[in-house]
Amino acid sequence: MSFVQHPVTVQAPATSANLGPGFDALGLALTLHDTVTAEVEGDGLSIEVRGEGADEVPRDASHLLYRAMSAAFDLLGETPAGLRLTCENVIPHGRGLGSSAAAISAGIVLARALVDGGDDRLDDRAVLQLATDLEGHPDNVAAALSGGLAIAWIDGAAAEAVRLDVDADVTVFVPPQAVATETARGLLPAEVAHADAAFNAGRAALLIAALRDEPARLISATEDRLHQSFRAEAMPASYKLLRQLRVEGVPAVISGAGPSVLAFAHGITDAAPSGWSVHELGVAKLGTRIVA
Ligand SMILES: Nc1ncnc2c1ncn2[C@@H]1O[C@H](COP(=O)(O)OP(=O)(O)OP(=O)(O)O)[C@@H](O)[C@H]1O
Ligand SMILES: N[C@@H](CCO)C(=O)O
Repeated sequence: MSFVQHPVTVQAPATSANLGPGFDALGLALTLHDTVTAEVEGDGLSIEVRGEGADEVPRDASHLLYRAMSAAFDLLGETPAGLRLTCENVIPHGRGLGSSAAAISAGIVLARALVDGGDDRLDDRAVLQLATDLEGHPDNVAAALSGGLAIAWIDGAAAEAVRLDVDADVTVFVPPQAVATETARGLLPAEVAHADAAFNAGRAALLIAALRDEPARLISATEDRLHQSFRAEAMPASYKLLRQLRVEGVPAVISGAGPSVLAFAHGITDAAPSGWSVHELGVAKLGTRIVA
């Protein structure tokens, strides 16, 4: 038996990917967290879910968190006979706030913590690689694992990321209906104009400077030509709110694959359309971590 014999609890932050121009490259960890407790116990799998997604997510081995744990156990070379999971979900699902990245990150970090000597057998690079392989792109998982602002990229097949410390006031507007990331990715063109790629490269570089030292540049720095307008048809109300906020001078973007809207400001909750929820948040300095 080489598993720890007590429950382990982790917290994983919500994340907002892209931030406008940084498609599949930038992710920001937010102060909204899912909490998961896992314990090696008995035989078989038991999953209890409270909060977001409780009415929808499966309770068997197809549960995303367990799939991430199972993939990590494979890499660690140890799979327990029985596992009990308790999920306290706060991050809304399918809204562009990185719920899947949080589940994947929490699952891998939990599996590593449950295996004796797991930290030595699965280092942080391997954790980022596995999380990226499961998520399909690195931006959300990089930020969910590191906290702060993550710049993520793929080198060959290898997932890479750099973490930067930033501070920002953030408001997220969350519509009642989900849009699956897969659906939103399906709306993107296979090719883009060279001028549009150059436009986004400049804005993404500017965004790093704006977030670190020059908040007055955020309105220019959050412009995008590579994904938001193509996805508008799947989230017209989000796109309308985005345009409205930007006309008023508020740096606003579609969060991740949408349909939530993220604005770099506080004190604007009145802009929320009827039926939407709204959260005033900050940047989560810490990524997915063991809290008990
Ligand atoms: N805590 C969780 N437990 C189990 N399954 C989850 C959990 N979080 C997300 N999922 C699964 O992931 C799906 C949502 O993933 P999806 O990538 O579409 O959106 P998102 O991660 O919320 O947004 P985005 O990737 O744009 O930030 C859910 O419908 C559910 O199947
Ligand atoms: N970069 C990703 C984030 C969604 O998880 C996208 O926009 O499709």
